[in-house]
Amino acid sequence: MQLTPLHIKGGRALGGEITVQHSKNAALPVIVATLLSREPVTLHGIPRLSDVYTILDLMAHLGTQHKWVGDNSLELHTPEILNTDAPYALVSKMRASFIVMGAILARAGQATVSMPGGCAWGPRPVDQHVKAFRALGVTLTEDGGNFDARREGSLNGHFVFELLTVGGTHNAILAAVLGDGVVVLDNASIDTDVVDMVEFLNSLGADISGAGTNSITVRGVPELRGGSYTVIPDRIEAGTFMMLAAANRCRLRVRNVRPDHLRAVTAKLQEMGVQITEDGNTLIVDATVADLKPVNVTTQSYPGFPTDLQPQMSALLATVPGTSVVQDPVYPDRLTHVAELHRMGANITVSGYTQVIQGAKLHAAPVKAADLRAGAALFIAGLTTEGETVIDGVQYLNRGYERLAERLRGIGANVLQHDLALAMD
Ligand SMILES: CC(=O)N[C@H]1[C@@H](OP(=O)(O)OP(=O)(O)OC[C@H]2O[C@@H](n3ccc(=O)[nH]c3=O)[C@H](O)[C@@H]2O)O[C@H](CO)[C@@H](O)[C@@H]1O
Ligand SMILES: C=C(OP(=O)(O)O)C(=O)O
Repeated sequence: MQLTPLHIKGGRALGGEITVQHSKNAALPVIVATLLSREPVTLHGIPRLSDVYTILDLMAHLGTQHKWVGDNSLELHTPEILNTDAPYALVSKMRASFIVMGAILARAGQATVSMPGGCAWGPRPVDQHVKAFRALGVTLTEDGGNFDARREGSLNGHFVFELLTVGGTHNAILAAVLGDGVVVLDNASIDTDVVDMVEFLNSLGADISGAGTNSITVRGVPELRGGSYTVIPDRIEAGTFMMLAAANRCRLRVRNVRPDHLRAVTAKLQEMGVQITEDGNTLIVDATVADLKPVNVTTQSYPGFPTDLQPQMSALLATVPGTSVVQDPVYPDRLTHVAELHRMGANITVSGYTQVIQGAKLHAAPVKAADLRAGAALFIAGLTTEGETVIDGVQYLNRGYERLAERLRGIGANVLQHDLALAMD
């Protein structure tokens, strides 16, 4: 579908309040995890995003029936697995879909899943997923761009991840939930999205302990029941809006947040001079009280500063006088925002995964998002400038931000876009 670019007339005073959607990166694995139950499941807090529509297409192929009940609630039911393959046409659209391997394997004993391939900014290997499966007793072969996974009986054993991987931890847990084995995963991810999927699975009768620590134990159970669950708020979207407020030197109430999920982000913005106050599940972000200072930022796994906010932070720092250094060792190639920010007058020098950013006054320009968070960096930058910034590549923004133009208009922005949720309804 050809989408109209996002048109932003920046430089207007922004303020008021904005409500954060529920988490894309938590919702996707929770949706996939419903494959483990034969019973109907109702999920609340599912954002209307193209990634959600993509995973639902893949799940329809596997045998899941779904129905939206209200704006952000979804009923899912997989009485039988009808196909055990996840074809390239569906998996290649979205890397997160690779975790269907664990779920199909658990439910059907065999899964053929296309290799996810690279993404917009560089390689994203799945070697840890593969090593975990093999260590836990799965026979896994590669053929013609597909992984074929088979298990005889239940998964059993102990695997130590060589690095922290969110998706690898999801995949291994999903594969181990059904059966009568015991699986211990060490050096597991402690990411909020792993904890959310585990809480959901346990609410259906799974026996998983240790989520949120580096050692997770999954004891197989014969089956899961149905149920309902609400996905956590989106900490990446919340962080995006916090940086937007800082870049605009305005005061914004950011609603529907888990402040405890945002400690590293809050601390870095406070170090810059942004005042942040907690009011229950609202953060009041005030960038009007002091001149902002440059800072140095390095991405890490949760609870460190997230790579998914690195481009947005870079856009913010591009507006702050002085020298900031941003490093993204998690994804060293995640730099597609840089050339586009240069078009808007940003002064960023790149060496390896290090950006040296000299703050400057940005100006409007036609730009193109090449991936989701690069797109977010561009709308943050565009909102700070006088004149009209036209952002192409809106399909990437629709992967991660629900009804973006409408919500930005709600805080005073002059933004035009054909929002996805409206287009799909
Ligand atoms: C849909 C979703 O939730 N995506 C998030 C998830 O992606 P995803 O789960 O794909 O990211 P991982 O946590 O697996 O990746 C973390 C690091 O481990 C490396 N790695 C990962 C797996 C593997 O088998 N081998 C390997 O070397 C990656 O290259 C990266 O450097 O976590 C990333 C890191 O927080 C976020 O940027 C993504 O937004
Ligand atoms: C990179 C992201 O998602 P994915 O892992 O699906 O590419 C993201 O949410 O920023």
